[in-house]
This record gives sequence, C-alpha cells and structure tokens, in this order.
Amino acid sequence: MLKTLITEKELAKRIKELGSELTEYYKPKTDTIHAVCVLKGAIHFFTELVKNIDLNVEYSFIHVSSYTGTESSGKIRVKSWIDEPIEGKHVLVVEDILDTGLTLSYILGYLQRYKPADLKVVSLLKKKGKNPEVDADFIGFEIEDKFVIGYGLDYDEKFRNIPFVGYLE
Ligand SMILES: O=P(O)(O)OC[C@H]1O[C@H](OP(=O)(O)OP(=O)(O)O)[C@H](O)[C@@H]1O
Ligand code: HPA
Ligand SMILES: [Mg+2]
Repeated sequence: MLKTLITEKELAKRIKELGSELTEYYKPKTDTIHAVCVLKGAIHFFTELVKNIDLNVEYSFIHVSSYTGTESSGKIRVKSWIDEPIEGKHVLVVEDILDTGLTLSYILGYLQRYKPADLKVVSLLKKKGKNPEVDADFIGFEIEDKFVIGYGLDYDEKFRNIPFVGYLE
C-alpha cells in the first residue's frame, strides 16, 4: 500500500522557500548560476526549483545511477555528463535525495576538478542518521530512513511520476 510522506502542497511550499534561500545566498555574489540536474531522480525537483530562483539560471544535466531496487550497488554508473565548461561559474548541484552520500561524493569529486568559482548542493530530501561523508548545503526535508518513491524517485524505474513523496507499506 502506497502511503504519503510529503504532500504535493508541502513540496510546492518548501521548494518555493528553497528558491528564496538560494536567491538570497547568490544575489550578493552573482547574477547568474549554473544549475546541474542529477538525472533521473531530480527531474521534477529541478524544474520546479529553477522557476523559484530569481537569477539567471543556466542548465546542465548529468545522468548517474547506482541503485537496483532499494540497494545501492556501491558503483556509480555515469550515463551522461556535463558537456560545457563550468570553470569560474557558480555551480549548484540539484539532487533529489542524499542517502549513503556515495552519488554526491562522486559528483562533487569530479566537478571540483573543473574549478568552479563556487560549488554548492541542494537536495530535496536527506535521510536522517546516515552521516554521509559529503553533505548538501541546502536541504528541503530531513526524512526517516525509509525507502521513498515519487516526485522523481523510483523503485526499479517505477513510481517516478507520482506527484508526492511516499513509501510502500
Ligand atoms: O546517496 P546515495 O545512496 O548515493 O543515493 C542517492 C542517489 O541515488 C538515487 O539515484 P539512482 O542511482 O537511483 O538513479 P536515478 O536517479 O536514475 O533513479 C538518487 O536519485 C540519488 O542520485
Ligand atoms: O529512498 C530512496 N528512494 C529512491 N531512490 C533512492 N536512492 C537513494 N535512496 C533512495
Ligand atoms: Mg533510482
């Protein structure tokens, strides 16, 4: 049975707030940021978030994956990567969830090498009690350690198009 954890309304409200927090953070520094959407999971969060950031936002998309079912394989597979220079730019990585932190750690390790002026992370969700070696700078919701689906998040490619965040019970 599919249970709701975060409703559509709660998501919309918090994403609007995150847009304001990000705008406030960047405004004194730059008028343009480069947002990197981590596919596939972050697709819905990314499209909603960028509409709420009051700056010029350039887009890049990267596609990395490591999960089968509810488990990380521990190996990141890069299916596509950014194809434009980000040196000297204010780069914002947009993730759907920070769980073990393996994916984010891998992405940040590589993006640092391109010498961005600033590299920050916004994640819609973060699981409590996981202590990943990397963290997000901006977080939408801290959630219990449960496998969640919907709003882009999948279980074996299913449930991504559910408009809220939920879990199976
Ligand atoms: O912190 P971690 O334990 O690394 O987990 C987080 C990552 O795992 C999921 O991606 P997934 O590999 O399922 O690919 P997907 O986005 O295409 O579903 C999720 O979208 C994050 O990118
Ligand atoms: O809880 C989760 N749900 C979906 N995908 C995920 N990737 C890491 N954690 C999760
Ligand atoms: Mg997935």
